[in-house]
Amino acid sequence: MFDYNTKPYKFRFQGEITVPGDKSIAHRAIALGALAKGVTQISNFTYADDLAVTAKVFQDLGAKIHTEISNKDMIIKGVDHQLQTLDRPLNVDNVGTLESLLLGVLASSTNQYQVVGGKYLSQRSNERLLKLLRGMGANYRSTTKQVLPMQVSGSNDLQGITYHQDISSAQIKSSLVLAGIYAKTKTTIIRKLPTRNHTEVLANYFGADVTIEPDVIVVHPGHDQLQGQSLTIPGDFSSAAFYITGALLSDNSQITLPRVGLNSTRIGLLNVAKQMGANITVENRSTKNVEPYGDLVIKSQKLHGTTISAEQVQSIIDEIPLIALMASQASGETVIEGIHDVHLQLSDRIRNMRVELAKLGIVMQLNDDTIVIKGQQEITVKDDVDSHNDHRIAMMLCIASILTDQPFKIKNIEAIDISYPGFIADLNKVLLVK
Ligand SMILES: O=C(O)C1=C[C@@H](OP(=O)(O)O)[C@@H](O)[C@H](O)C1
Ligand SMILES: C=C(OP(=O)(O)O)C(=O)O
Repeated sequence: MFDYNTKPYKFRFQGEITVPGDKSIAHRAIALGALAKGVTQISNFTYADDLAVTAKVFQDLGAKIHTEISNKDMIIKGVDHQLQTLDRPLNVDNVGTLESLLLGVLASSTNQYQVVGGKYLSQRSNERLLKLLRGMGANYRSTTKQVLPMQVSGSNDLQGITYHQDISSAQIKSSLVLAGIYAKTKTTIIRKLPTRNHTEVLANYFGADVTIEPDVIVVHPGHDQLQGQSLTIPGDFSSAAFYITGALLSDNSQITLPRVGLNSTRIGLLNVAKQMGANITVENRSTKNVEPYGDLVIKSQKLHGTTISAEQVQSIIDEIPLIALMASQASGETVIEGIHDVHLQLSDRIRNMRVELAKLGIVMQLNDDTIVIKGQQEITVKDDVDSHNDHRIAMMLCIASILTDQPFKIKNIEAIDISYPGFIADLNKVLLVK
């Protein structure tokens, strides 16, 4: 709906930006806080669009939620697993993580719910996840494609399952963990490749008993009395990634990003940047309220192409558009392997970033399972670009605009608010015209 006109200058980065709190952790903190008994206090909470949707859904389920937007605080009075009934649908909009978490949460409630969603989620099949949750004893009624809208009625006699992951999805794993907490027997998830582990880590913090080993997760029964907690959410690495990429690629840049989450399952872009020859400094490492964080200092550097293995893909899952941009400016060729193993929404993202980058003269080869990107591609604006309502594509295009003095329009820029309201204002604080 809104267009953004980029500037006819190249920029470099200088200064310091504190990125918003992690969206992925915040979804889980709301869900666990809502299910728990007592009060949960979340600090450094960012009131991004996706998180507003999650807060509304858990309010509809009976949690009392108060947000102090200016202080970035959220206070939740949980329902102690007594979810409220509702005479209207629960609406997850297009928030994929929420949809998965919610289907797991509702598995253990005997109430009847209708879950509806937006255009993307009315197309994203939940076949794999629902097969597993049905195997635990919950009921889901939907079309044969297993998409939203959906009727859900859970069970108070859920049984654990053993799931050998056929797809590496943090969302599916998280949904099973949230169902498994309330099951009568243990739930075992045998890992394919590592995925973000925020749900299991935070579930333990709230009082669940989840064994987390490199290759297997076990959710033990009998620890379903979750208790409200206080936690501070670290900065979102996926938001920091825009500044990291921009500063690496624009000459004479230096930027500091304080208190960014450094959970090893999330920081694949740092490892890829290192493989490409970058040297990124991490200072003041700490772990407060479970998740590790630290200050990142990034200076512009010459990068070279690399091969990113299928094992790495989950740790860069939301950063693929930025890595494609980075690869296009490095020397030599970059190959990203294992992209077959991603959700529909993310395959749309890969297709869309390819279409939009081509309008800036950056091309790539998209094969069934790999992306191949040649380096040293000059940005040449051929057309205006579009976010496709994808926040990560919108922000990646803003970073691309800094590397060229040819202006263009980014259509549907408001998608940025999904994870990072205020991104453009923050970005402008650390840009200097070259
Ligand atoms: O669990 C999460 O918070 C997320 C998991 C990933 O999706 P998949 O589980 O589909 O890989 C990721 O792409 C998404 O942005 C957030
Ligand atoms: C795809 C994303 O999130 P979700 O799956 O929750 O919509 C994202 O944040 O990039």
